[in-house]
Amino acid sequence: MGKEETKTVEAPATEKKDIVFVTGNINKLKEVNAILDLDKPLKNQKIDLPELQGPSTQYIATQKCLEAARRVNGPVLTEDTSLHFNSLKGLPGPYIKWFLQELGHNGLNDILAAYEDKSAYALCTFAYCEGPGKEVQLFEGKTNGKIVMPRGPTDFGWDPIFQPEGFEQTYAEMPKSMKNTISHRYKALEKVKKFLKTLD
Ligand SMILES: O=c1[nH]c(=O)c2ncn([C@@H]3O[C@H](COP(=O)(O)OP(=O)(O)OP(=O)(O)O)[C@@H](O)[C@H]3O)c2[nH]1
Ligand SMILES: [Mg+2]
Repeated sequence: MGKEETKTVEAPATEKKDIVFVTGNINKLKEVNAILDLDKPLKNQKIDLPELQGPSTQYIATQKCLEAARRVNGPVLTEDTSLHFNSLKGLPGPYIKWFLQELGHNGLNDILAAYEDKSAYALCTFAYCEGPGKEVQLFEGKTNGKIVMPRGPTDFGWDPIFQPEGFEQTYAEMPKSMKNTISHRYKALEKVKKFLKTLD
């Protein structure tokens, strides 16, 4: 066998790596794929990334994305969702996961019992990073609403207690197809979609 026949073919240096969506949350992944509806769905890796505390949702999202790019060693998308109560000056915000885990839907309502204003907003922050150490770009989407007693299926986070403005149903009560055209995630993904087109 001649030497030439055993030669491995190197991928061209310019070949683009697929973007990996890094999330440990299956419900996010389902919604992202339903909303993006790409010919080639995003690749996914389930890594529970550390989330730093920080002065802003942007800071937290940026740090998480940098860590994802480092671990994947390639282009990544990450997503952070926060739920902000206006009476509490925006808290729990990015810490909603832990508040929900410890207090549940009723406990989150109890926190607001002392306040007349039950308004809140859901904020979704997608972050893109091309690779380790590269700049992170953020894409935000916000949906206003109010916190109500739980109504509807309980399969996704705080969906049963968030009633978006202009609707009589909570996120959990409305069909997924409806949530996916008004949600914080939908609005952020509209921006991500435009950005992904610029990479083609
Ligand atoms: O009712 C909901 N409707 C939504 O649309 C939604 N999106 C996220 N969440 C929950 O809010 C916290 C965010 O924390 P989070 O952004 O760190 O997510 P996560 O840790 O689950 O996944 P990830 O960080 O690996 O992507 C977690 O408790 C999520 O379950 C939602 N709940
Ligand atoms: Mg998380």
